[in-house]
Amino acid sequence: MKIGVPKEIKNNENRVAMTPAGVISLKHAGHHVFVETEAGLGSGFTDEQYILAGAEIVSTAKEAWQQEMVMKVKEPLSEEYDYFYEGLILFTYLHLAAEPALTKALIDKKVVGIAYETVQLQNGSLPLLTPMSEVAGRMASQIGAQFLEKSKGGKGILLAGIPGVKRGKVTVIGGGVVGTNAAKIAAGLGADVTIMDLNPERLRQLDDIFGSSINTFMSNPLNIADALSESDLVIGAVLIPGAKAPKLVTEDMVKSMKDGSVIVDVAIDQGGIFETTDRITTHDNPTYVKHGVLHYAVANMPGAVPRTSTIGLTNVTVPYALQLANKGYQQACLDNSALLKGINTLDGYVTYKAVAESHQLDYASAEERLNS
Ligand SMILES: NC(=O)C1=CN([C@@H]2O[C@H](COP(=O)(O)OP(=O)(O)OC[C@H]3O[C@@H](n4cnc5c(N)ncnc54)[C@H](O)[C@@H]3O)[C@@H](O)[C@H]2O)C=CC1
Ligand SMILES: CC(=O)C(=O)O
Repeated sequence: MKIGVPKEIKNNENRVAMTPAGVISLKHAGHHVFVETEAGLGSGFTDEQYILAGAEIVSTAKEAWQQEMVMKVKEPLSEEYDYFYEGLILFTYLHLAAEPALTKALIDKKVVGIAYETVQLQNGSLPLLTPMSEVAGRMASQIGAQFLEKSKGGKGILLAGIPGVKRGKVTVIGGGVVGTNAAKIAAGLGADVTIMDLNPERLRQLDDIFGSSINTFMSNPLNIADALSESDLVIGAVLIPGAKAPKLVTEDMVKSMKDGSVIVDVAIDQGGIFETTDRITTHDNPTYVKHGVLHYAVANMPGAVPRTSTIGLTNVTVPYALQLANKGYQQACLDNSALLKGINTLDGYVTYKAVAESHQLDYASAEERLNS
């Protein structure tokens, strides 16, 4: 199969969908990889390294997009929609529940859209989201701590406190991969950490992991409201796979926070869990202030640490790319139920229920379409 790897064009997105090591794996299996020139530079991979690995360097995005399968990191931006063509296999993060225009473009052009974030194993885990959630979770506490500094617009507190001065309070809503990693770093920084989840079993696991170094609470409107009014930093880390994020934090709850407090809404890529995170921010201009509270809502947080993130991402995506390339997407998805769940658009239909529901579009089963 011919596989294209375009350069990412989102603001400050320095990740790339394939490393030279990934190229070697695909070449070994008899495939051809076309990498747009300088696509890897932001992650520290030169064109020469790709050539040595066996890739062909192409000078334009158009040439990278002309291949049978295109691998990317972020969802295509509107200026990339013109590259879509019928039957193209697009393997990348898509976040379609929060992207109506992209959903329409993929359907209109009959693209086979396979979303990293909905590839799901039988135990419910999301293997192609996990490493980036680990990165974003760890970054969330680090970023929150920075924006609490006075010079950054925050209230001027140190999360760790000092002897004789109280510690900062961090509330993490959602105790999955992002939430656990955020809690780990916040607790490591010495903050007073509370984590909330809807799933009691998950709360038990978190209690086993962290012991008395964090507080666990059931996620409900009352507990969220109580925690918000006392928190210095609140991190949004909820996910309902494929669906738009639920707005769990109301505008009134945000108003109850003290001026200079900080919100980091990691779940913004699925629409965000705060009523006040009504826009996506960028690494260039990452925050805005609403009701005196700093809001950070960057949808590609791992793009800020591209070397770590690119290697972490491609460690998990390349084995799936090999299955798609070796067997063709139809057989690969029929043979592997995790990959089948990744298909969000096929033959002009939305094939992921939560996405169809988000946009009131007709749903078609990917399995039925593949077998028809
Ligand atoms: N902004 C960015 O750059 C990045 C964003 N993300 C996003 O972060 C979000 C979280 O991802 P993961 O932690 O990997 O998901 P996950 O599936 O590991 O965890 C989500 C957790 O939310 C919990 N949950 C569901 N409904 C809830 C509710 N009403 N209240 C409290 N908890 C609830 C679930 O029980 C689960 O434990 C996703 O939207 C993901 O796409 C991930 C990486 C980077
Ligand atoms: C998960 C995601 O959207 C990201 O890593 O940018």
